[in-house]
Amino acid sequence: MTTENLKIIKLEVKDVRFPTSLEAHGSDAMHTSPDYSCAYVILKTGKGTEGHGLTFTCGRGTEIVVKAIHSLSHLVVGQVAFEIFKDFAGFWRSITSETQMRWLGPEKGVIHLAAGAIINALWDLWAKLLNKPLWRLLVDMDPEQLVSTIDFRYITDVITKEEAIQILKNQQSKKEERIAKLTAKGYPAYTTQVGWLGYSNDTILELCQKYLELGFTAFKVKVGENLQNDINRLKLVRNAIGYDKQLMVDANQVWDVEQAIEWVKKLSEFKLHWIEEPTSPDDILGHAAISKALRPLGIGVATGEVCSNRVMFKQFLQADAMQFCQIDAARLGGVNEILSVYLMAHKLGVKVCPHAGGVGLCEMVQHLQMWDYVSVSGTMKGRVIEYVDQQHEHFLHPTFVKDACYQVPKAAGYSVTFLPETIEKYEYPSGSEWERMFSQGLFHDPRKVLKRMSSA
Ligand SMILES: C[C@H](O)[C@@H](O)CC(=O)C(=O)O
Ligand SMILES: [Mg+2]
Repeated sequence: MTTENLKIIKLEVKDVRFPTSLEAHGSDAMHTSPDYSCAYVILKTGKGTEGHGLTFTCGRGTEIVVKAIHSLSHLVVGQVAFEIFKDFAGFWRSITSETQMRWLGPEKGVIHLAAGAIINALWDLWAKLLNKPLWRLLVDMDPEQLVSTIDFRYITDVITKEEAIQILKNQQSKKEERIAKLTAKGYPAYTTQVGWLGYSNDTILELCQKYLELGFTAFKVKVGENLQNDINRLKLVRNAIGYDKQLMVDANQVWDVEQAIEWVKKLSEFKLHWIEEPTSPDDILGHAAISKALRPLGIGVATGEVCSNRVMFKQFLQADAMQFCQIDAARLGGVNEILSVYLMAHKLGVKVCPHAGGVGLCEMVQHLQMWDYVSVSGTMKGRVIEYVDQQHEHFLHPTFVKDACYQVPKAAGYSVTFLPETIEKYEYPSGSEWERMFSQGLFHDPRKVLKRMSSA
């Protein structure tokens, strides 16, 4: 394998959407009708190996992320893959701090989602080139090499490179034992599938039964649209699952701070483990106030699925504003930045329970959480990975959950390579399934709207 033919010669990006809004899959108090979607990056090398990465979106607007990825593509095309990996932190900074593009963020919003998709594709490529699943690539790196992928700018007041290396070194001796345990049992999961906001009571009951039978002991339900509906729904769920199971609720950012405290207090009789995203995802002090008010009730605050970057996470962790840190594999600027959040969370004693409600998120976060268990925290205690049973069938190597535990991924890469037929059917708007749905009047064809506008 010569380095020359490991040049990245092409970046393709696709807008892939699934019509989940038709049956309210994925719905919550804020996102009442999401079409689970993603901007999907394919990096091609001269040797033929491809890297695949994605960032999750809720439907409309994916074309904007796709555009942003095109605008960043010149930074990666023409580069030699192993040269990037040799100084991955440097490359990460070059893409997240590009002198003109950074004005669109910096390190937040569309431009950071775009960087995340490219960076995720690079990690997938690296793992595939070394023929390892991503978690194993991370676990096998020596501490210095792993830490060399992280850009520590803005976080050295909480964690330095040297401290990060020391954290990893402290866990080295137990690695093999933990890998064996992980391989035998897997990593515990909780399900959100029972509780999407648009589901009927009958569907909720049916799904509670299904996931109990599958061995799940932790459930999450959407709340926040109407207090009485929340009470009725939580009664229904508690009756179905009993009080010995863990129950979490997720408001997806709908409340003001005081309102969140009052609302959740009224739901506390249902023995809630955490309240997720009670208020604006940017309101660190608001989350701290909510955490303080709910602590006596035994309810923690979980957040992070739309937390913009490592700096925001740093402050959430410093301010005791999150008791459960929900990293999202497609929200931050890819694996490099997420590693820094895990290390800060470990240092500040906060449990990471990744967010996975979205396309390909279960597939990705399992790798990160497994690395955390083996190399960082050394424990699964009090930690769970979200499991949402949607769109797995579209991936070449989908997540496999057995006895309510994620089983270790075995295939090389980061697990988000789509099947070719998925692209053929769900690329938006030209995929065959979208053409069918437009012709049946289930969705408006955006091309017709544009045509009408141009001829008006
Ligand atoms: C729009 C998404 O489905 C969101 O509701 C997911 C989420 O909040 C979660 O999984 O948690
Ligand atoms: Mg959530």
